[in-house]
Amino acid sequence: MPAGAPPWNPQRPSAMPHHRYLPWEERTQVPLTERVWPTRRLEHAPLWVPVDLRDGNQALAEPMDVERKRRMFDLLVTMGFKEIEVGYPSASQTDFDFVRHLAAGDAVPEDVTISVFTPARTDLIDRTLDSIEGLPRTLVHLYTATAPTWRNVVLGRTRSEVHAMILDAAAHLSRRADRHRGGLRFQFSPEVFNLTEPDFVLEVCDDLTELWDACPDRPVTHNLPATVEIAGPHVYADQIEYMHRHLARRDSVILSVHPHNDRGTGVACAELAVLAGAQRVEGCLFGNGERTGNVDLVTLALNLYTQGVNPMIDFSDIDAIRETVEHCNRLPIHPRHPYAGDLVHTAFSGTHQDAIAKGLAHHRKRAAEQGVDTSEAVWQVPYLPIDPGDLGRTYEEVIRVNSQSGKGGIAHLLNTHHGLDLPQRLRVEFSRIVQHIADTTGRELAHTELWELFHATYIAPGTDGPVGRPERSAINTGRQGTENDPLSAYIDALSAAGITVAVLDHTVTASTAYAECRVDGVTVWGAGQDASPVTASINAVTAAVHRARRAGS
Ligand SMILES: CC(=O)SCCNC(=O)CCNC(=O)[C@H](O)C(C)(C)COP(=O)(O)OP(=O)(O)OC[C@H]1O[C@@H](n2cnc3c(N)ncnc32)[C@H](O)[C@@H]1OP(=O)(O)O
Ligand SMILES: CC(C)C(=O)C(=O)O
Repeated sequence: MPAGAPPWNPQRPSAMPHHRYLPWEERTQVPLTERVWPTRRLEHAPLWVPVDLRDGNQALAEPMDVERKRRMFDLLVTMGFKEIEVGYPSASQTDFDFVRHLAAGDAVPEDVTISVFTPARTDLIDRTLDSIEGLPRTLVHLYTATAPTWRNVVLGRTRSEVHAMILDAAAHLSRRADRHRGGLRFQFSPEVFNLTEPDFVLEVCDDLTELWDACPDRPVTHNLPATVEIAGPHVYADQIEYMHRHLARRDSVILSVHPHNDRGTGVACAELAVLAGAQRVEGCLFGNGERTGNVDLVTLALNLYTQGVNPMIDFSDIDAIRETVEHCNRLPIHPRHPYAGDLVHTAFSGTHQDAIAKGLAHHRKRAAEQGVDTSEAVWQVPYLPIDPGDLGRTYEEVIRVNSQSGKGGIAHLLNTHHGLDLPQRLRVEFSRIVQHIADTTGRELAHTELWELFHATYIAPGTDGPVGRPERSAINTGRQGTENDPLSAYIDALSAAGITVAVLDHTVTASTAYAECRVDGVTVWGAGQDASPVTASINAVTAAVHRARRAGS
């Protein structure tokens, strides 16, 4: 093979017709040539706007009823969201009724703005405005597709006809808004922004800024959606930076983004878009939404949190959030979902468990040295990008044991749940026993099973068996030892009974003693427990004698 040639044959015919798909450069234009977004960093949270009750809801096989919508709404308020898109009132009676329900009650706190979504059709705009009668602080969100294929194929209109259609609808909205009591603001989304000619987006958005007479005190929101992802996040960032630099009356415009996740890069798109000048991000909790979903606001906000930036949203009970969202959407959250999945704070693999166990111990030590609570100390635990405790999770599930696990993880579980602190060589030995069982059964071992296995292997027969009692009474009478060294006395007694024991290693922590003994030429570990360290040690030697005898028989 010539040097530098790929190790595969690039001419080989593909089994799949990839030539049917166009690279993004042939589908959209990005006039930006110099960019600043790669040099910027995220220093504060954008305005997060959950669209679970509209974009998320329209993706559900069974859309939310009023009860579910209300539960989702209350959750979003409790979490701290200040602007919430609550529905598409002209789409269904349920959506309409829910907005009326909000208008009639006291569910909307004074610092929360409600947003409602409408297409550019006068009858549907009217219905939308009817729904918000009496609601203070409302944002009316108008949308129309602006990308060429949508204009030509879906709307059947030219570029200038779509432009006129949007302005007509916006003017109608303005007129209706004049009759509305309470502060109304406007939002526009050029649907499929990422496939629309940039100059067309600017023309339409700038005309709307003027028509709606936006000013810094009453800004318009221009929301630029990646309705269907078609390119990498760097392309979206360029598109957003271009708009950020060229939109008219920029101080009167809130630049918003609304990424979807078709290429699995919705989060990256949103993060780079904020670097590029976006001030507001629309998305859904846990990334619900059409096809592969809207961008996930939980991941976005917690990504910021783990950079030391206040996300302005409360995730301190992530499991309660998850349960409510699962109830409302009737969809499960994946066990690998960032930050919230059942398995995301859990390590099964040995080297990771070892690192986590050492990291947690080091974290506790450093907090103690600094005189601060562990929940306040800087978090730097390997393999755990976030402290599960910050999300209301416990440390119980951080380490779980199966055939991929090692001594560090096993020792950690025995220590955390059963107060055992195994000496290093005993860890090695016991982990082989655990590994054998995990390998042959192919399943996970709970910490209770590890304890039972440890007990059955190293403790159980020793203290209760026939060897135990006579020798212990020998010590109690002090027949062959001294009162100051009862363990030696015990070993002497064993020797007198014909059992030669040499203690090679012996430690006592808490109320458990571990003894590595050579018993009649066989080297074994035993463990014993008692409130008295002496009795625990004697029990450990007794257990070792038992094990050696079993091994020898
Ligand atoms: C990217 C997004 O998420 S956009 C939001 C999508 N969400 C939804 O569609 C959920 C709610 N939708 C609905 O309930 C209905 O589609 C309604 C009430 C809006 C309209 O219902 P219908 O009148 O039955 O029309 P239908 O559902 O077939 O919609 C297609 C029509 O809307 C037109 N249309 C599509 N988008 C828009 C828009 N933004 N503004 C105006 N008209 C539009 C289409 O051109 C088409 O018109 P045509 O019938 O003259 O060809
Ligand atoms: C913001 C609107 C139009 C939307 O849901 C989308 O484009 O995905």
